[in-house]
Amino acid sequence: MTTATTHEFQAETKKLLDIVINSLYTERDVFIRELISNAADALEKFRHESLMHGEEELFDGHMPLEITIDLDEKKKLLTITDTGIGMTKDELLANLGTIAHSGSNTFLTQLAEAARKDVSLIGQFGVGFYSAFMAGATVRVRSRSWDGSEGHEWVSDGTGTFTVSECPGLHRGTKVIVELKEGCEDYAKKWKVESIIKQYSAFVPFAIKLEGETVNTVQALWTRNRSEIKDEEYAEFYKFIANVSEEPMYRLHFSTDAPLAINALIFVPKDNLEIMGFGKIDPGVNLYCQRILIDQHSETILPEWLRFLKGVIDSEDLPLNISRQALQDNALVAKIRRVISKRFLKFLEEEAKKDETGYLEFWKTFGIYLKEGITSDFEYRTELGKLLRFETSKSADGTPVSLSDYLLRLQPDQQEIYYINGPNRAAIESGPYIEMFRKKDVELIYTIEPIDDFVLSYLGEFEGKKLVSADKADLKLGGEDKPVEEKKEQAEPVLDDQVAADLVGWLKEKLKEQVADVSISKRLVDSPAVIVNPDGFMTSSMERIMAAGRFEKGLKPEIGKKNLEINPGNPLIRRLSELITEDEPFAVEIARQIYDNAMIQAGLLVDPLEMVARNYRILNRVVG
Ligand SMILES: Nc1ncnc2c1ncn2[C@@H]1O[C@H](COP(=O)(O)OP(=O)(O)OP(=O)(O)O)[C@@H](O)[C@H]1O
Repeated sequence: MTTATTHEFQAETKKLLDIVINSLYTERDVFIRELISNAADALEKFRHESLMHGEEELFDGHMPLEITIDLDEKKKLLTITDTGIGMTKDELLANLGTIAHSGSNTFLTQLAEAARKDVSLIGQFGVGFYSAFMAGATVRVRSRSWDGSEGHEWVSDGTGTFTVSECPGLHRGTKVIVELKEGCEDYAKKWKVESIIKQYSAFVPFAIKLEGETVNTVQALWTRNRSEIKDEEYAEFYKFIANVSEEPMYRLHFSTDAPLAINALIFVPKDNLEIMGFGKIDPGVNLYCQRILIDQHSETILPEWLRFLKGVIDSEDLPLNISRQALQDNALVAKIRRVISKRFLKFLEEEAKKDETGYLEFWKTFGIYLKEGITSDFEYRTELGKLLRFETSKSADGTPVSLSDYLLRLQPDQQEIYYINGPNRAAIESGPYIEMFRKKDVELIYTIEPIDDFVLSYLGEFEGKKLVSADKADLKLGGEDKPVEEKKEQAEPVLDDQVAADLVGWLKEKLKEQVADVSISKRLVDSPAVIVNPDGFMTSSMERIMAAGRFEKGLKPEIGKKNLEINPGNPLIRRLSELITEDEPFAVEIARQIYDNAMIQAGLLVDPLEMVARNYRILNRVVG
């Protein structure tokens, strides 16, 4: 006696179904690809289990691993059957009632947007199974798990609910029966289905039998000889594994025999879904052993910061029956990871040498991952350092350059590489930090992204030269010690040493709540004052980010005390030195405003209410 139970789809799933049914109908063909790909996944999973346990031990272990497609034009039916891992009743309820991925509303909004722009993106979001409703008025899923428990049937018309009932007598695996909607009758025609399989599923590693006839050639492209593979074959393979319709940006196919036997076929996609705002992506490289899938979307075979890569890594040296858990602490896996990561970084370096413009395209799209690599993975810092690109005071606007390029332009006595953070080129170039660099013709790297200062601070040095932020106190540029002469050339009067020392003492006293120290600047040319960092470890930009993080958590943003350097040749500073005796209260206002302005130029937070009130008091006095 079988009783059907009725269940509501999870709210997000309903929305998803609505998008699938109402917005994606222009690209209906992909539903066949999605169902075949699910069938292939289930077969891969079963194959892996049978390697672990021995197939005689498993339920229906003797059945050939394949996908069968049957068509019934009269009844308007398309049926896709696999002998894969199957689903228990609980799995049917969980897998086909909810969204596997981050089932949030933002995800759905973004999905709807993506669907409007490029429907081929949907596969990457795991809409997968639900795409059956693009063509199906009703979809039936009959499944029996490899654990041998009784089979069940899941049925839905994709509106609000689905039912699940017992379904005795099934073999292991899953049968998806799509009752085609009006207008979708072609999907019960052999020529149509065959052409879709050829287009989308040529690389499925199991036989696909369409009405009794095998329509794909099962092959593992990555194990074939490179010289025999055509560009189109690579491109087709990439589109298949990445579920996209455009070609990759880069491709790397390489094999090693000793000390490890590895075949790797790796692609860099055209787009970066993460920077398009789709949240963190899953790793895109699958781990195989002797052409058998061991770990799909493997989190262990490559470092996390290479998650944007798509492809296949196959190593004969891995034990076939290794479990996912065991992969994590397997020394061989760690070795393969190192070999492939280093090889990939070398590949990027070579590509950059061959075609820097092409590389800059990559850098713009995926550079953020390389930066993540530097801050999270000590092992690859040297290689990653060579791949960084930044704009500098000597680069063209919008065209970043490498650190190696920077080294070519070092001044004869320059010992360090300098950088400064700012929101953009114009802001940095009008700020105080660049002044001395300009004067001494020393190149300055502009770190525009918030993460950049962390990256350079983690990197520490490049080819033996220390990386130093230009907001560090005690900065020693090459050829210093000439400032006095040069100041004279400017014909600007400079404060007398004693007067300057008095002013410094006075400022230290009046700003003691705000600053750690005040000193006469050797670096400023025009600006009255500049904020520098006494410890030289954290740059102002790093502190700003950490303070913003505290602020977001509802904590008080904390900024360590800074040093203030003043320019004794600047008219405002000279006038301030007189004002401290003539009208001390007003001098204090001016000093505080100078300090706040310098903080703002350093990109640091000031108290806006106090600052604006003071600013008005000063303005009133000027006009009044
Ligand atoms: N033929 C099948 N055999 C066994 N399990 C299946 C089958 N089809 C779907 N499933 C299960 O249902 C889940 C949801 O499938 P769905 O296609 O929606 O997403 P997905 O396959 O996880 O994501 P993606 O399509 O992006 O790979 C799968 O993860 C799998 O566990």
